[in-house]
This record gives sequence, C-alpha cells and structure tokens, in this order.
Amino acid sequence: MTASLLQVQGLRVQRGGQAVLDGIDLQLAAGRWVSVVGPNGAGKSTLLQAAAQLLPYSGSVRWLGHEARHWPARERARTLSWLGQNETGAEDLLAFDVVMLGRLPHQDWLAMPSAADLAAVEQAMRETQCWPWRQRQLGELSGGERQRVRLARALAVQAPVLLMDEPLANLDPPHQSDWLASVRAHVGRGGSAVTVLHEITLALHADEMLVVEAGRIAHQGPCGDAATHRALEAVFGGRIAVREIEGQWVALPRVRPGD
Ligand SMILES: Nc1ncnc2c1ncn2[C@@H]1O[C@H](COP(=O)(O)OP(=O)(O)OP(=O)(O)O)[C@@H](O)[C@H]1O
Repeated sequence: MTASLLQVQGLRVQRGGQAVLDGIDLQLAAGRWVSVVGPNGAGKSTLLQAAAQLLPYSGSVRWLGHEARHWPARERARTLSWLGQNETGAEDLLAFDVVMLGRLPHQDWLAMPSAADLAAVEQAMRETQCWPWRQRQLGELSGGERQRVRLARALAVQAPVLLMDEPLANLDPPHQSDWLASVRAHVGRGGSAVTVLHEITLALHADEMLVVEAGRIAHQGPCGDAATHRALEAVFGGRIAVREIEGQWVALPRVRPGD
C-alpha cells in the first residue's frame, strides 16, 4: 500500500474576512511530485501555507500520519522544507549564511555548524550553482541568483518533503531544467514534493496535478491524463491548449479560446 503524504479534511481558511478555502478535502500519496496549478487568486498559496502551518485554519491536516497541529515544530521543520513565494529579507546576509538557515532545525541552540551542516550547505549550493558566490550578500545578487540561494536553503534542510511556492520565479530556462532534475532526483530517493507553479509546461512534468479554481480542487489526476489536460484548459478559460510535442506535454498559449 502507498504511504500517505498528506490528508486534509474540511480545510477552511479565512483571509481579509473572506473564506478563501471552504471545506477542502485532499489526499496525496508519498514518494511523488505533485504540482498545484490554477488561475491567480485561486487559493494555491493559501492551501500550501495552511498545510505548512503558516496560516490559521480550521479542519484537519495530517502529514505522514502526524496531526500537523500537534507535531513538534522542530520535527516538522526537519520534515517539511518550505520555500515561499516572492520571499524577501535577509538581504545583508552572505549567501552561505542564508543557505545555512536551512540547517537550523538540525542544530542545537548556539551550536557551531557541524560537518554534516557544512556538507549539506555546500552540496545544496553546488546543486543550484550558487557556490561560487557564497561570500556575496544576498542583496547584491540578481533576482534569479537570489532565488537559487533560497532554493539551496530549502534543499539544505535535506527534508523528505519539499513544499515550494513558485520555485521557478526569475530562473532562466537552464536553471528551470536543473530544478526539474533536482526535484526528480529527490523523488527518486523516495522523497515527496508539492509545488505551486505557473509554468504549466514544467508543472506537467510532475507525477500528479492539483488544479485549483476559486478556492476548491477542480481536478486531481496524473499529469499525462486527458482528463487532467481538459481540466487545465477549462480552468484557464480555454486560453491554453495541452499538446504532446516530442514526447512531452506542453501548454500552448491561445490568443482566443478555440484558436
Ligand atoms: N494577506 C491577505 N489578506 C487578504 N486576502 C488575501 C491575502 N492573501 C491572499 N488573499 C486573497 O486570498 C485569495 C487566494 O490567494 P492566494 O494567494 O492563495 O492565490 P493563488 O492561487 O496563490 O494566486 P497567485 O497565482 O496569484 O499567486 C485571493 O483572493 C487573495 O486576494
């Protein structure tokens, strides 16, 4: 039997006095990559943030069998690695120190980084190709370079679960491909990943897709399924068409629905 990654029941989240999510039920299996897609404002980030315990909610969220509310924070932080959308801050920290923040859940209070911490940071910075500028301040780096440092921070946690909201923001195509390879390798080692993506063609490389629309899960299914492609086209008002090109699923823009 496949292990459960996430079980959500009756998830309800209010923002600005409005119910943004109102009674979401969801089950995800472990050892897979799930991409979360949908129009602006649909509630994708809210879903990920509430599941990660970063927003107040009502209902039940269980990760790997743990009721998330009662899960000790340190254990949770070692298990769920979080990368938020448009993160800012830490601009005056060296890139190396930003990535080392990913090791906090493994470190004792005021302890020096261990050999394992240093190795994890170097490995993550090499994986996202930001090791050469480890001694530069985050604020001196370009948007894509900063994002690679933040990705390295998330990878340095060496958590079994990656939760990433818009991880490809500002990344050029080669680094987007490198990110795909990182996530695939993570899942190949038995890890799980849940990622919000606007790059639909890249999101179609995942194992499974959650299509979110107006605060509800409009569809959940394998990325290669025709039903998933129909749901995707519908949720974007027919403004994309999913086609197979050279063995890959690709989302083509449509100027007008039906073109
Ligand atoms: N801090 C906030 N205060 C009030 N309302 C908010 C807040 N953040 C988001 N919302 C609202 O919650 C709804 C869902 O927002 P959310 O960020 O989850 O959408 P999203 O699907 O991730 O969108 P996008 O694709 O634009 O990132 C939107 O209507 C948004 O306006």
